[in-house]
Amino acid sequence: MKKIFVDGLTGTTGLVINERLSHYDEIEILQIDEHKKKDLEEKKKFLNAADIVFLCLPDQAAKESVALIDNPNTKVIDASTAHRTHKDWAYGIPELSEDHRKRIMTSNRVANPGCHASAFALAMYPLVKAGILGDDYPVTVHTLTGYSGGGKELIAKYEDSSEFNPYHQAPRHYGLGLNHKHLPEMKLHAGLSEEPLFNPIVGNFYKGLVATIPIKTSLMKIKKTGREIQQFLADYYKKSYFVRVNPYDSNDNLFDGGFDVTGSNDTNYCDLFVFGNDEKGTMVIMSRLDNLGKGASGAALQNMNIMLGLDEWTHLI
Ligand SMILES: NC(=O)C1=CN([C@@H]2O[C@H](COP(=O)(O)OP(=O)(O)OC[C@H]3O[C@@H](n4cnc5c(N)ncnc54)[C@H](OP(=O)(O)O)[C@@H]3O)[C@@H](O)[C@H]2O)C=CC1
Ligand SMILES: CC(=O)N[C@@H](CCC(=O)OP(=O)(O)O)C(=O)O
Repeated sequence: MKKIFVDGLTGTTGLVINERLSHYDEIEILQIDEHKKKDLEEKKKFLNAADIVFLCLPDQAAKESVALIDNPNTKVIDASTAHRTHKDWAYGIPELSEDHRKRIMTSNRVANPGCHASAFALAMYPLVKAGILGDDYPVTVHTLTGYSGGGKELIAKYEDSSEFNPYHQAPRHYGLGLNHKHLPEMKLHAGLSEEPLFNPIVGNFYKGLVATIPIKTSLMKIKKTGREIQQFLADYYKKSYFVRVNPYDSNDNLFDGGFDVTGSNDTNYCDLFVFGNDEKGTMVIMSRLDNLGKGASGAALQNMNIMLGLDEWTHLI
């Protein structure tokens, strides 16, 4: 029986992880008294008694919790941004390569990736690694995301039912200082030499995220059409259970419904799409996931499954 402690259990990410953990027979969940959850002495006991700790906390609190761990057998999966570019931490996207998967399997410190960054890296990493896109490709990425990505504070703003709630009027751009906290991990884990230009937009829906990356054939190092890129990605991910590469030219007609950003919700899949115009040599890669699924809690549980030697899809399908 493995002992699991979720630090930040009552937050947005923690609650989803806790609900999913209730389906496992082979684990025991250690419960800290809600009133003592920020008491470091009390917390230290739970952190060191656990085989696996999930940190579902703000960055500073996550660092504080890691510093309290002195049990060499305690493995940590950190959902925060704090350790995602730290060289001693494995980056928790096993599908990127066999090396990524092995590192997660053997490491006792795993940084769970950000939701925007997961969608971005799954689209970009194979293309940069294969040299199709140079590491200096001038990358732009737009994301459209549900408001749960902003945690309890943003959820409260969106779910405030005052008569006039500006958040309900139209989607909102943010991160306009071009310094979003995911930029360092996007650059590092996509294998780029520079950060992408990143333009996130949040809409009035709870969850679901899509990253859209426009690409021009003429700027590629190895020139490929949209159709060839789709085929390349389909081959790259053919053995990955949770990355699905959809057929080229899937229906994108707005009057037939258009593209549904929520289409991967309540799953642990990342769905990749390539739309394009081969005559013009232009394409967009779209990478869609549930920001609380493959973008957070689902990914954290997938990493736990790998770290415990279980099938990675255990209780995720
Ligand atoms: N929401 C999402 O889609 C995603 C979030 N993440 C990351 O996961 C982490 C948690 O985010 P999220 O769940 O959205 O945040 P929330 O704000 O919803 O929840 C954070 C929780 O942590 C608790 N908390 C804060 N400080 C401490 C502390 N020192 N000790 C114990 N508990 C504490 C809070 O309790 P209280 O409210 O009582 O202070 C709250 O319950 C963040 O680092 C975020 O970046 C990652 C991927 C996706
Ligand atoms: C809508 C919204 O605010 N989203 C968050 C990202 C949430 C996420 O998944 O990333 P972290 O794990 O890094 O928090 C943002 O853009 O900062």
